[in-house]
Amino acid sequence: MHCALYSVGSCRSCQWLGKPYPQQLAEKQHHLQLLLAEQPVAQWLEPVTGEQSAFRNKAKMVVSGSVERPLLGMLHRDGTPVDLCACPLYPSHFSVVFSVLKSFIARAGLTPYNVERKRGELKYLLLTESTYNGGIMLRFVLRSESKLAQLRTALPWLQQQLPQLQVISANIQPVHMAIMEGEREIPLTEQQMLEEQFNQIPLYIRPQSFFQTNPQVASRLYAIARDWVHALGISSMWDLFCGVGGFGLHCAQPQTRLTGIEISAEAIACAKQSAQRLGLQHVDFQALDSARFASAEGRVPELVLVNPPRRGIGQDLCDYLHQMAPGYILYSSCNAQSMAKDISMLADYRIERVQLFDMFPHTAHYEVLTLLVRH
Ligand SMILES: C[S@@+](CC[C@H](N)C(=O)[O-])C[C@H]1O[C@@H](n2cnc3c(N)ncnc32)[C@H](O)[C@@H]1O
Ligand code: SF4
Repeated sequence: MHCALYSVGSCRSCQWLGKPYPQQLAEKQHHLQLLLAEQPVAQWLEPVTGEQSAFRNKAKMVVSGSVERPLLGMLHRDGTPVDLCACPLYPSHFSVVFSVLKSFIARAGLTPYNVERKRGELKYLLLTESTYNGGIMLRFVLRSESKLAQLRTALPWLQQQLPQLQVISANIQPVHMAIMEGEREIPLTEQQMLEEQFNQIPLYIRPQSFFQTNPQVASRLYAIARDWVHALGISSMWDLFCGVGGFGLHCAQPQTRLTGIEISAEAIACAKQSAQRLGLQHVDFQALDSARFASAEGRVPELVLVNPPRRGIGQDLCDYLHQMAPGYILYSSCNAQSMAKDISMLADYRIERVQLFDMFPHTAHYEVLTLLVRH
């Protein structure tokens, strides 16, 4: 993939862009094999790949520059802004959206936040697109509510220019340079859920809920997890760190008893909506900490699926899984290092099958799906 911004040194976020794609893939597979070298793996499956460019459904843009000439992109460590509207990881039609958004910032007078001077209002624009219907969720991350009235007044113009903006909200993040978003989310459209669909499974995306950023590879990941689970013939499972429920909703058959656990209440609202749409009767999604849920639960399902953040599932949850001893654990991870560490703590399990999913081409990152079977 060619990236002009990379070539001129403006953005180096894709550290591996200089490497031919087959080499990237071979290195990732080798990295994974080294991490799992201590444990025998019964079956290594071929890596799953997708498009090498225009694969992202999401843009997280730092807003900088001036109100008349805003830049959407990122800031280098020294504070220099870079406009990333031409980044080839986004679908080409995102460029129209970015360009209209720049005009909107000027029309609505949303002064970009200046990190150095701690002045200005608009910090980030967060965009997610549904591959199912082309609808877009747009979130304005603002320092305070002071420009909210201006934003609302100008909004009809934006909606007219971009009718695909189905969900719009403002997130208030008063803290300087801290986490990207704040807790307070103010809806600006009646619709507050974007509908997505992978493998005929309806999924919903709301502000403040995690959603996979490479829809093509993610839908393969869910479909393969579903196939592996169906082949085991189980009738009860947990989906821990379930987000909006992608794994569990794919795996559940009409009679499956499924419990999905996730810390974000917004994501759980999405998962419940999907379960209702699918008419699943035996599912229960709850907004809880996974380890706390597992420690308090008496019943043990036949399979536990985990898909934690980069830190992995950690000692506590490994201990509970060890005690509960479900027949199968299906581990989907975006950080093979923490996954390998967790698996080394699950001594009663053997690795049946491993498959790499290249969700993040041109970087060292990848997703991996591992099936563990109790001895
Ligand atoms: C890698 S995402 C996976 C989401 C989902 N399985 C999917 O396929 O989209 C990890 C999820 O874990 C959630 N999470 C983080 N800490 C958690 C905790 N202690 N207990 C439960 N969920 C947690 C995050 O909110 C996030 O949705
Ligand atoms: S993130 Fe986009 S702009 Fe930056 S190097 Fe990668 S492809 Fe180029």
